[in-house]
Amino acid sequence: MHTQTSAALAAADLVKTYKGGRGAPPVRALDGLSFAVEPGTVFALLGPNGAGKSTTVKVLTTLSRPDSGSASVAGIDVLRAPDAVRRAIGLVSQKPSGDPMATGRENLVLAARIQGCSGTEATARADRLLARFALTDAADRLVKTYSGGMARKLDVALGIVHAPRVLFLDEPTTGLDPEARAEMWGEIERLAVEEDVTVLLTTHYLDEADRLAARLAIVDAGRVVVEGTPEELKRELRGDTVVVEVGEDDVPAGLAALSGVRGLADVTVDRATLRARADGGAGAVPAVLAALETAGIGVLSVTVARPSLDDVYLRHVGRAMEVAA
Ligand SMILES: Nc1ncnc2c1ncn2[C@@H]1O[C@H](COP(=O)(O)OP(=O)(O)OP(=O)(O)O)[C@@H](O)[C@H]1O
Repeated sequence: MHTQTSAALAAADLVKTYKGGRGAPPVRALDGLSFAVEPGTVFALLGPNGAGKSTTVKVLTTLSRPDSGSASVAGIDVLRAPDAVRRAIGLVSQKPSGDPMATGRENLVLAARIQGCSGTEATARADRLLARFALTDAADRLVKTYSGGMARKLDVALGIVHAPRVLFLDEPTTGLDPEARAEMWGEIERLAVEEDVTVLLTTHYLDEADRLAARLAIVDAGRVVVEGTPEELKRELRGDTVVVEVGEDDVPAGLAALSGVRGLADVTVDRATLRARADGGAGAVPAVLAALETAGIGVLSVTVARPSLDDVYLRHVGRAMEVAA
């Protein structure tokens, strides 16, 4: 497979093995990973811990070299022209990038100066970004006094101070409260829609990928196991999803009972929640309730819904997404 230069981001057959250390076997973090992202869109990489998402971001941002395969960013080959790639991208990593002992404005002005802006231009850019992320009122406060949501917005502002064409966001909303997450989602959407920035997002939140990503790839064991638009991936799962909540002690018996119900498929467990796909949708509920009653299991709730990205994830990864604290 060749790297597609028309895509804003492309990875082709990336392989990366880390040394195990202390006699441990080597770890194949990337095992033939490929995907491509259209310009001006948000693309999400989802996957369990250790799937290879951060390693992919490291390769695409020139922080790590693959053993084999190729990759390009903004049409530039990552291995042949890493300096040009670095100028074209912004990276917002999981760790805060601002200096906590400086103000938001000072951080932004310094970042713009480092990118080669004059003093006047740096001040103007800092003001624009502070206004854009609703941080103007807090501009002259030390970053260490910022709330989690404000600090994260400043991280993103710092990541786009040089107007990159491609922005990498590594778990941008982990640890934020629902209001701050919603605000951050709005900012990310605007970057792609209004400013034509291509965004590669890694996330542990399926609702985040569903809401923001034009396309997404689920990564497991260093490979893309499935890729598509959230709608396509959900549509591929036939039928509806029946979700049954039972007491935790009843889970094994509940699983056995549901596995015997005709018309149900892919019965899975996530803590005290049993999920199954049902071709007949709500029509399956009486048979589900009867099977559980026969097995002597008390049902706390039953819902029937169209498949969600959780169902897509369960189907392809075989276990529920672990949400980081
Ligand atoms: N520097 C390193 N040395 C050795 N092994 C590493 C190194 N970095 C990552 N790995 C291993 O490579 C695999 C992929 O890790 P990676 O960080 O890319 O996964 P991830 O999908 O980003 O996980 P998470 O969601 O936990 O951030 C894991 O098994 C990890 O332990």
